[in-house]
Amino acid sequence: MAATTMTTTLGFVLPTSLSPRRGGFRVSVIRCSASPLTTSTGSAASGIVEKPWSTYDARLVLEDGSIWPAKSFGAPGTRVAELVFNTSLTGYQEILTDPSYAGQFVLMTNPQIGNTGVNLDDEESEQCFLTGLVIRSLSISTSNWRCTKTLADYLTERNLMGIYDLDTRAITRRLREEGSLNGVLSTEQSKTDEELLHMSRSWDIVGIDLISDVSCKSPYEWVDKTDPEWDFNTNTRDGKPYRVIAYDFGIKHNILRRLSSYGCQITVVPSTFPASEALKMNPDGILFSNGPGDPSAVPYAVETVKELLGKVPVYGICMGHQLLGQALGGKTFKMKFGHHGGNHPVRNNRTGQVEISAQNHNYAVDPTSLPGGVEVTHVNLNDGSCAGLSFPAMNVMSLQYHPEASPGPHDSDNAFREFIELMKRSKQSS
Ligand SMILES: NC(=O)CC[C@H](N)C(=O)O
Repeated sequence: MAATTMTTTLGFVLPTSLSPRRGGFRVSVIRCSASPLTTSTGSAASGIVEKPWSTYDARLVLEDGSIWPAKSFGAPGTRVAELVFNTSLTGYQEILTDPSYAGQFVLMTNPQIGNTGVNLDDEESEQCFLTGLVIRSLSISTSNWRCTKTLADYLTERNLMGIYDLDTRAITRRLREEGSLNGVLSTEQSKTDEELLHMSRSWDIVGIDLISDVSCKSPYEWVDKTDPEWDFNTNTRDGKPYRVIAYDFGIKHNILRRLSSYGCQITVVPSTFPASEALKMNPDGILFSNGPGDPSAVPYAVETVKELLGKVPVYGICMGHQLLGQALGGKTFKMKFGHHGGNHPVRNNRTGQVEISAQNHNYAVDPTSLPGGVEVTHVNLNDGSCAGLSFPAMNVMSLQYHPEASPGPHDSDNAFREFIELMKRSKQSS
């Protein structure tokens, strides 16, 4: 592989009268630029040569006043969102189609993205709900036996913004220091830096119900299993079908595929589906899915969860876990920059085992706010935050992270078996 060199220069400084939304200090608008990647061999055959003729035609403006010139490879326009960084090395298509990213720009720390293009099998939902993709370098050569189109064509067709050739490493360090930042991504040259900065500071993801936009509109049955060729854990199924209702707060398809592979008959229902209607369907268990945004912005969902507690075994994943935490009487809070990546170590407190997990969340349950009897079953070993709960008296289990992770890791897949066992025990005792 050709050696690459990159230099970062801090350019000119524009004074501004605007103050940052938080922190109470004043900052200047700082134009940050990364020089284009240059390669020592410069051969197109190496697959990593930047297009030297591309010009900087986009800007990412962050609420802290920094401005990052970039090159656009998706849809044109101007959009505002919260910027988060994701440290996964693979799975960019699953990230693009994970509805939990609604309202966010995702910056990939892996410096080269797009190498395997996109394919029809790796979608986590039928749409891309995130607001934009931010990457260091776009692979100009796409190679994979399943690839049906390039990442750039995919983003453009889906009217999704994507930018590259900015210093993603410097931005990630900034996010780690400042916490998640709101920003505006724009290809519109007519808009001034100050206008975009003002836009980024006038918007906030906190308190917005993002679930209504991503949830299904009416109930449907789900039958697809994980493709047997890809299934990695087939020896723990007992073959009995369990009827599961899955509340769609922005559900990832792989949660449904894993439930189906474990023998569940699944009805997916919208986020506003009444608890009384769900109970009339006489399910063996209920799943509360992942979903975007602030769990405190959807009190109707917490009420639904409360109405179902104790009546049927329930399993919460990510947003579902946070809603369960609130329904049990606990509180959730916003983390500094959250967890977004494929290698988060989690300790299972019951077994002492460490699982490597995929995570994607900005909020967490405060374990000190939970009532007696609720057990913290899993802990994130990077920061000690609550990663799983159980309340045996009400047949409740939940995880803050993603046991269904695809492309992986698969260490936590057994959580689906535990849900089956919870339903089985509850059925036997009734
Ligand atoms: N993946 C999810 O369900 C995310 C949950 C919630 N939106 C958060 O950011 O914490």
